[in-house]
Amino acid sequence: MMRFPSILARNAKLCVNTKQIQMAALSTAPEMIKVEKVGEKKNVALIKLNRPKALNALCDQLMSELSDALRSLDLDTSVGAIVITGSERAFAAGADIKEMTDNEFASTFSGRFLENWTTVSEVKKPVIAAVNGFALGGGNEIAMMCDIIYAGEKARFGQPEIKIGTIPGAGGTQRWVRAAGKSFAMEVCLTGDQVTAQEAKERGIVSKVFPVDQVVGEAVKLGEKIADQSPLIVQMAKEAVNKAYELTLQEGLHFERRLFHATFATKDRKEGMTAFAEKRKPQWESK
Ligand SMILES: CCCCCCC/C=C/C(=O)SCCNC(=O)CCNC(=O)[C@H](O)C(C)(C)COP(=O)(O)OP(=O)(O)OC[C@H]1O[C@@H](n2cnc3c(N)ncnc32)[C@H](O)[C@@H]1OP(=O)(O)O
Repeated sequence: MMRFPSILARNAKLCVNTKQIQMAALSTAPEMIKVEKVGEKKNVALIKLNRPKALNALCDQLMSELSDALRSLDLDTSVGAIVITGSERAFAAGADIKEMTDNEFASTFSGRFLENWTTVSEVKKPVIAAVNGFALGGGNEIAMMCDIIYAGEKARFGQPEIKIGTIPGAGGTQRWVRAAGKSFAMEVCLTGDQVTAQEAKERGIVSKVFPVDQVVGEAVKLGEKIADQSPLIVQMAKEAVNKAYELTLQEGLHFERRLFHATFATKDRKEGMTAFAEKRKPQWESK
């Protein structure tokens, strides 16, 4: 089981001397997620959301553990891609409603309510969501923060917040519009209706749909394929694609061209082209 330094640091703050800190460190493995390195070269990190009784409802502890794991894996040079999954019944059924029920405006506005939610979108390495079952509310928003979504054929996506008197708060109103257009985004956010895996694929939310028991394996295979490329250049490509969300076409084209030029300052670009000419596999240095 993997442990993460910032979890240790957070828990260590509660202790008063070194011995206690060491004991706290030993007892702070994540409880609501499971993390392992998978694939032939063990270069893909698989994070499994693991709160089955609550359909992986995203409570503060789960989100802190996820956030710590992602930050740590982003710095781990043995990892080339990250897959996030849940169970066959639920990727995640949204933010934990029971945890939020008594929240009030002032504390959510001025406090640090769910400040860890954006970490998925801050990771520099490629992140793939392997979605089975419910991906609702914040669960769907986490999936949409990932770079690629693979879905099982029984997956259900949606923003049911409207049915509990609130609205999406982690990107749902914005990312649905960008992925599926305003009209469909309005339907999803104003009705709370669930969207099937097939429709999500037709709308451009999901890139591929697989039988339920194959989604995670396919996502890991995809992660392995990406992890075989130069990590440095993969990071540049991810950044360039993401800019398409934020910039005008002209600004995006300019950004892409500049990064393309920048690849010529890297050893990996030289190695990639030389290896092609020499008919061999490139050896990436990430320089
Ligand atoms: C700065 C950043 C801010 C970020 C803000 C992010 C904002 C996000 C908001 C949200 O996500 S709001 C929540 C949106 N999700 C929902 O409304 C879905 C709620 N769940 C359901 O509708 C149903 O559970 C289901 C998914 C349709 C499944 O129904 P089913 O009948 O199959 O199972 P249940 O018996 O209902 O559930 C089993 C078990 O799980 C608990 N549970 C399910 N979802 C949640 C949840 N979102 N929060 C807390 N608990 C949940 C449910 O209560 C059951 O537990 P028990 O009651 O049996 O103990």
